[in-house]
Amino acid sequence: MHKIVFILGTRPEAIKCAPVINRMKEDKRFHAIVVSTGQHREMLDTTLAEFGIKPDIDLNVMQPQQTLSQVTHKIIAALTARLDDLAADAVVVHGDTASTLAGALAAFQHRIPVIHLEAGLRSGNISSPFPEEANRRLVSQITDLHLAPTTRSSANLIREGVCESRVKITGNTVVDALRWAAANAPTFDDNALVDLISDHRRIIVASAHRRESWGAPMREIAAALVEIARNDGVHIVVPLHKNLAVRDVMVPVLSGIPNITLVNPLPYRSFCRLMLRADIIISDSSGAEEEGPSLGKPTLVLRDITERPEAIEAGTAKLVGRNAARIVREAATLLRDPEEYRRMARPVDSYGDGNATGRVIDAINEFFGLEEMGTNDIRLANNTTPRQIDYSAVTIVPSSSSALVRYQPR
Ligand SMILES: CC(=O)N[C@H]1[C@@H](OP(=O)(O)OP(=O)(O)OC[C@H]2O[C@@H](n3ccc(=O)[nH]c3=O)[C@H](O)[C@@H]2O)O[C@H](CO)[C@@H](O)[C@@H]1O
Repeated sequence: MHKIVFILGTRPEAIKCAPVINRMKEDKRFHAIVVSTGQHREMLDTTLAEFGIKPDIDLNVMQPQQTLSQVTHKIIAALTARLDDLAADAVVVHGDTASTLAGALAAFQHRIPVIHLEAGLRSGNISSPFPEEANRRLVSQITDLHLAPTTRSSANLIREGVCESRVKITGNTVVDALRWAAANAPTFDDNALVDLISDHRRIIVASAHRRESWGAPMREIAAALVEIARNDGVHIVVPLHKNLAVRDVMVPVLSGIPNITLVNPLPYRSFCRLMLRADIIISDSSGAEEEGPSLGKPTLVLRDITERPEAIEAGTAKLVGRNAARIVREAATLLRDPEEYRRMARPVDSYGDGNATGRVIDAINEFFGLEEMGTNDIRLANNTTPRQIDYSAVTIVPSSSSALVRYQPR
């Protein structure tokens, strides 16, 4: 049995790791252990609980006003105290957060193989998003098995010199989580949202929280929402991130506008229900960049640059930046031009087909099979054993668009 330690700290890491953790818990070949760093304290706990996951270890490193360096240092120190006892066969980290970087580094220093979920995303600018682009690049340097969600993310890694046989294309587990959530979404328990079911207006779900959006850009986004709310027959719902950099701007500007509803962060399944009901999504969240297009919701991405260009190439998401006039213009086009709306309102499989979890498990199992052959060099092992995961079984909705990034049989 392979002991796999998942290290995670934020809401999106919880959402995207949960399907894999839960599948592994049912699989006798694995013993999954969940270590929470507590980076997004409250949102992490409630999200994990929704998936029925209780962390085995809670490092609880967060304190108010900590710097990025302090958080990173504290996670590494806390993990160092635990990793020897855990005797893990591998550590799984996800994405690009401080927990990801610190978890990978601590594992590497303990000579424990690092498995990177959602590997290979690149914006191409080391400073943007900060510090996420640097985090994911640094983690790639010390990763033993790179689980890339798309052909593009796989190609990024190979272009950077990662051995091809260490990279597996799996699809993004967010689509697996999304499908589960959509199928199991409870009715809204927030009174402000109950009426949405019978609300015949067009619903826009809007949110912003990224570091790059703090300050003046956040004021532009808030001003844009006020302007968009002037359109007839529109209702804007804004789940407000807990961060004060968001609330201090959004609450005074958006409160009291009759067709803007501000709500606290929603449980994942309720948020998915809200996205399902939405006509348009306007957000700077990476999750929304993947989930909106997967659900066929036209998505305006409040960023200048992205490491997730697939849906933009497929035409269902648009990078619109954070300038109020531009955001208002793009929203107006979607609200007033039915042809343009229809063009963007197509569900795409750019990020996954909902079966990533199985491929992740297969890839990890294969990784151990090769390790047990007595070599750490997977490339060597692959040369002597032709066994490969059969990705040709992955068929995704055919499309005439050659620009659509899809899984390729390897
Ligand atoms: C600024 C930041 O930290 N960005 C990182 C974060 O992105 P991201 O910007 O997606 O992080 P968020 O905190 O917005 O989490 C997004 C997830 O939360 C869910 N949701 C959102 C609102 C709500 O009320 N309830 C709810 O459950 C969404 O469905 C989505 O799945 O994680 C990504 C990994 O996937 C990273 O690549 C990003 O670099």
